[in-house]
Parts: sequence; C-alpha cells; structure tokens
Amino acid sequence: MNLDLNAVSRTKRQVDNVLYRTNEWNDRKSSQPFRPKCDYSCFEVRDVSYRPPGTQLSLLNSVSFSLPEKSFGLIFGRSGSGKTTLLQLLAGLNKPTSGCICVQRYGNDGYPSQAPEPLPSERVGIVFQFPERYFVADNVLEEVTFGWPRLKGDLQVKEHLALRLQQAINWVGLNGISLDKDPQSLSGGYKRRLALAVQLVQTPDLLILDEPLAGLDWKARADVVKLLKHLKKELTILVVSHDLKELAALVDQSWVMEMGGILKEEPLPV
Ligand SMILES: Nc1ncnc2c1ncn2[C@@H]1O[C@H](COP(=O)(O)OP(=O)(O)OP(=O)(O)O)[C@@H](O)[C@H]1O
Repeated sequence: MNLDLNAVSRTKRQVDNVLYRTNEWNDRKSSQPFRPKCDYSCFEVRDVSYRPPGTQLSLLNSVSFSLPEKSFGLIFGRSGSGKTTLLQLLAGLNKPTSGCICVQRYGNDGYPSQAPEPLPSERVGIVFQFPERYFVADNVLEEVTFGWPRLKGDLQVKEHLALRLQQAINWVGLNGISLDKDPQSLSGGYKRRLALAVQLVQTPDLLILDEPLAGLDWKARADVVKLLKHLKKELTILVVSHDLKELAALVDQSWVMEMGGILKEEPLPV
C-alpha cells in the first residue's frame, strides 16, 4: 500500500486542531478569569524534557526559558530540532515527560511573589503552520465561532460572545470582509488574519505562532508582520520562525533550538 505521509501528517494536525479548538472552549468556559494585579508575570518553561510515548527518543532535553508578559519571543533553529514539539507542549497538546510549564508572578524586587501556577492550556492560543489548511467551516463567521456552544435563550451570554467576535474581527482587520465569505476564497494574508481571529476570540494570554510567514508572498508577509506589531501591544507572543530578518524589529528575546532539542538564549543572527 502506498501511504502519502504528507497527507497523514496533514490529517493528524487537522485532528489536533479540531480537538484543540473544541476542548479549548470546554475548558475555557469552566475556568476562572485569572488576571493578577501584580508587578509582572512570566510564562516559564522549567527543565522540560519530552519523549513521545512508546519511544526512547528524547525530542526535548532540559529546555528552560522565561517569557515576560506582553513581550515577543522568537525561537529559531534547524528543521527537525524540536521547535514545533515545544510549542505543542506549551499549548497542552502533549505533556512534558519531566519538568513543568508555569506562570510565575514577580514582585517589585524581581523575586517571585508567590508559588508558580501551572499554565492552563485554555490560556494559550496556537496558530499552526499553514493554518488555512485546517479551516473547517464554509464561511468566516462559522470558522471563528467553531466550537462555541449552540445556545438557546441566554441573551447575556450571546451578547458577550458577539462582542468578543466583533473585537477579534476588528483586531485583525477583517472588518471589511463579509462574514459569509468562504475562508478558502480569501487571499493568503487574509487567511492568516482569519486564523489569528480564531484564536483571539478566545482572548488567550499567550499567543503561539508556528512559522506565521511561511508560504506567503511579500505583500502578505509585510501585512502579517504589521499585524503582529499591533498585537504585541496587547499580548504575550511566542513565535517559531525561519524568517528572522522580517521579524527582528518585533523581537524582545530570542533562543536557538539546537539539534536534539537543546534550547539556548541567543541574539538573532541578522
Ligand atoms: N511523535 C513523534 N515520534 C518520534 N519522532 C517525532 C515525533 N514527533 C516529531 N518527531 C521528530 O522530532 C524531531 C523534531 O520535530 P519538530 O517538528 O519539533 O521539529 P522543528 O524544529 O519544528 O522542525 P521544522 O522547522 O521542520 O518544523 C523531528 O526529527 C521529528 O521527525
């Protein structure tokens, strides 16, 4: 039998995406909004290693880093070094074999002001590489609201959801586009905007993007960079990318992932 491995991997990511978006809503609706009034907090990965179940292969080895809220972090490195694997752990799609992923609050003095809390996956939004391949709906509105409960009655909840929808659409500049439009008929740049709106509508605290510029023409790339610059003012963003020059101006902190899943802090080589 001939197996199309690309198609298998595409299907797996599509299933991941659908499960993630459905679970995301279910988890999010039950979680308490957590907005600490503290000096600042950091998303922290502490000594994380990962070995896929049933294998002896370590894809990540003692990875540690800290990303302060409202900052922009970038991870670069060779293909196959483990960057996507790390993002999947941050989004809660897989669990670390050892180590932890948490949110740490710090006081004025720069020391932890309380015990770290595990990072709930519902506080993380992830935009996969080539997100447009995993769109599931026939129109923009359904794509953004996919996984939302089909409510009868409760007008207040409906109004709240409608407001969030409007905010997300405005945020990514999709307001000129008819919500009836087929997502697949949008231009490359607008498809990426839609993929971002799908995540922003859930108001994540940490937004993760895997190769946000891949496969776009120069105009769409410039468009997405501009959009990320705008989002950076409101959100903590972690990007995996090979497009270092185009993103350099946005980056506050960067790390290189070396083969074997070893992460080191390193300035961008641009
Ligand atoms: N479930 C798995 N079992 C075994 N090996 C895996 C599994 N998932 C990923 N790998 C391998 O782990 C390595 C790291 O993969 P990963 O996709 O994280 O790399 P990457 O740095 O994101 O690469 P790219 O830049 O090409 O996206 C690759 O060699 C990949 O084949």
